[in-house]
Amino acid sequence: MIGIEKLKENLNEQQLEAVTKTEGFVRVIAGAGSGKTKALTQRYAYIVEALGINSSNILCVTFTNKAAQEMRKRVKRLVGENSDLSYITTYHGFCVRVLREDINKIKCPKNFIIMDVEDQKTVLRQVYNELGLTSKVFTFKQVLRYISKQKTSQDYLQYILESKKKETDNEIEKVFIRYLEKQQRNFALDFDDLLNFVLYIFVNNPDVIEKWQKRLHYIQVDETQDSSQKQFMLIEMLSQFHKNLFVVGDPDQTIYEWRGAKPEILVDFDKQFVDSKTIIMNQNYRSTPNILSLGNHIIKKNKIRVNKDMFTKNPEGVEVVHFHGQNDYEEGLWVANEIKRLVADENCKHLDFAILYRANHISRIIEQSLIRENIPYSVFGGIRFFERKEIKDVLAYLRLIEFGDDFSFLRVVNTPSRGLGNKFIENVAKIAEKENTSLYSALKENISQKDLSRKGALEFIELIEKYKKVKADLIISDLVKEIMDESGLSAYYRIDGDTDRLENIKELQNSIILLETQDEEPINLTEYLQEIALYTDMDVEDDGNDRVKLMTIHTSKGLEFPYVFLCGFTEGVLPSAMSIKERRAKALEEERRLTYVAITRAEKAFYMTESEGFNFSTGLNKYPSRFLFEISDNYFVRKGELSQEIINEAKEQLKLNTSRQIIQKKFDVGDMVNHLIWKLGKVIEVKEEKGEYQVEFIETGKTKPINFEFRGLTKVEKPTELTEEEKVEKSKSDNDWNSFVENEIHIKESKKTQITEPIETITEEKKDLIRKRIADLKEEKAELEKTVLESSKSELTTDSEISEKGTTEIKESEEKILSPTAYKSNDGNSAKPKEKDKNNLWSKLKGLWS
Ligand SMILES: Nc1ncnc2c1ncn2[C@@H]1O[C@H](COP(=O)(O)OP(=O)(O)OP(=O)(O)O)[C@@H](O)[C@H]1O
Repeated sequence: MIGIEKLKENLNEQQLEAVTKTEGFVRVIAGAGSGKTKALTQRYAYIVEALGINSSNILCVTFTNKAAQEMRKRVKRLVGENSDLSYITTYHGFCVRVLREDINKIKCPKNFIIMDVEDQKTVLRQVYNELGLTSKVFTFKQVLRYISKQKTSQDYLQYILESKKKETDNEIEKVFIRYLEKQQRNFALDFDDLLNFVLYIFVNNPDVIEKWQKRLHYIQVDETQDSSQKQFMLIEMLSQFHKNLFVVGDPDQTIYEWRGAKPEILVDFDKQFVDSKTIIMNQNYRSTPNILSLGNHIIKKNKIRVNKDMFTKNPEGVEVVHFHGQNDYEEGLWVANEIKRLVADENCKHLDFAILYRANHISRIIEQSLIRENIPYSVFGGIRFFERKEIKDVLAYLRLIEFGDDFSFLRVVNTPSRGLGNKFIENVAKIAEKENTSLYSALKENISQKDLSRKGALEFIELIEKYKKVKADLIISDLVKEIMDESGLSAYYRIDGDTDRLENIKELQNSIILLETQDEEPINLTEYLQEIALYTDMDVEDDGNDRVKLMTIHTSKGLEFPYVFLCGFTEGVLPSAMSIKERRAKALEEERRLTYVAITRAEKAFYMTESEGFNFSTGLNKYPSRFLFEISDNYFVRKGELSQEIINEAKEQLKLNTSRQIIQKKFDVGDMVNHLIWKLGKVIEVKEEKGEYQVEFIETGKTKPINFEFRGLTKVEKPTELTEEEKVEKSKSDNDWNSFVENEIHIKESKKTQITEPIETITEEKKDLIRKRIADLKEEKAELEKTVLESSKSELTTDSEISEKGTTEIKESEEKILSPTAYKSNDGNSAKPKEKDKNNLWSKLKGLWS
């Protein structure tokens, strides 16, 4: 326990006000490193110590479990061991507490199960089996997103709580209904349910909400900018009795808008609670002025924000550094050398360093450099690149083909599943022992034996034997691609639609291609595997916890480190091309906030690094992030040579991308449109924010999101009454144009009488007309070719984007981008139109000439 005066010590004026203003509605808008966590913790202790309130009457909501643990630890130091700190928790944690106590109000048992994502996937596996579905129709990720979307409304609760039945023809809806049935049968709640159930109980049981309102005298919310509408609704309900609500946050650090965070809640708090008090904390205690000015400078470019400039009284410190490498190897090496230099010269420890990146796969190049330079590191909140399951699986196939070893055999013989379970492996092992041979040889030599000659085993042997024979004729990157496809590994990873896994595999392929193209000599598979084995070796020197920490920017939220490297500061990575494509201007601001979060983690020094090169997955050259060009030169020093040519190209590329982004909508809801591939459709929704239409296609019956900029979408005007002359003209032109504007459906649906004239025999006059039309069409053809090229190129914006799409599309995209022919022409324009699209297009166009 600590004295009250002690709790007020070392606080600045605003912090002190935040700590001691315990009554009423209070909002603290506090910038990075301004002591939010400190204020929140001390305030909690102050309520306990100075006001004598029992901790079981204080709810303190944090954004993550990690933050809750950290806060409990700090509060414990202030108020002693004996307090009940279980109400320092996350939204979900609090909901579980309510449900344990009150779920019986909705006639559900108290021993309900909480499903995490893996459990959800297990349920989906069962549902897929029952419905005979495959991942070709929907990936798990797509279904999980759909389920979550359905659960934004509470309508679904009646299917769980009242066992209401529902019939539907819609496939994804069928999956959803079965999923709900299984939830009900097992009393299992997913994370969305936790909050929905609590809200439902509160709304329908005034006695229950009243009990909770009276119990929670004080409520504190951390990271309020990342709360969702529903989460805040819960808090608002709870605070209505005692009216002591303290919210703290920084709108500039909102990085979960893509997941439903509503920073407006914090921004408009004073409007919602008119008697509320606002405290602004803008003194930063963490960083040097150089680092802080860079953060201030970059975040100012955001339009949607509360204007506040952070200041610090900390000493000047060193300059911020930007390093530009000629390739990613150089980037990784420079980072490793800089760490070594600082450890030697400045007497730092490895744990003083954090290496941050926007996307997980960026860790590969950094990890390789750290391992080569013998620098201990750990991947915080993640797994080292070469220890990730998907990477180990791919490498195990290669190793089995090359070495035939038992480890690799055991890893892949039933991955993906071939129905070869433990019993089968035991049988193989017995034979291997008896014959003193490897597991693979034992299986191969005895495949005709009754208990071994399974279909899956035969196919597996056939596959490995095939590649043992042809491996010498293939470069490793092709071998990886073919093995992944034929073994079913590609499909296996696509089922879950796990973006990270697919990105990691592509990163591995990319790194192999880079090796191959650098040397222009095929690499020997044995040598490659031996080299890679060095990176997978677990026996790195163990220095206890003195390790460099690698993590994503999202994971770094709320943490601080003396030295921070932001690596992979490349356009398309940060800002993420996928996010921008999905959420446009909003995403760009969120990406800028991510950059701000990364910068403001640093205490003494901040580095931004990126490198040139060609990304074989996206088919595009790598350029520095657009954010780097937003920073004036006086905010950093540059190391490494960044040529004017690269700067110009990067800016040119950016202009091109930006002009694409600001394309305005051309169609409105209700417009009939014709799509290059899916033909006639109706615009049922216009999503301005995302720059896309939702178009329901008549032939396929499916609804697809189509980008504003897609040029293969044309409006089909509603036919008007025509004069006799016009009818003749129209009939001629329709005849020419029939294969493109197939508007029969539209005509059928509207005025069937309009085109009644039979098509006449071709006169000279008509031939002239057709010739003219053909001339027009040639122009159109060139235009369409360009469209297909551009649309397939725009699909290549990022690796991860590909995994966001439907399985078939993913497969096509992967084949396209990873096929040797696609990357051989190393010119940045190597993306080719999909064969299927091309054929469709050609047949349409050819039809017009015949
Ligand atoms: N009044 C103060 N005097 C000295 N140091 C302080 C003071 N307030 C905060 N600090 C220190 O500043 C650093 C940042 O504080 P804290 O982590 O609480 O900030 P934060 O606002 O939660 O940061 P962020 O939102 O960026 O994660 C910590 O090292 C903390 O100990």
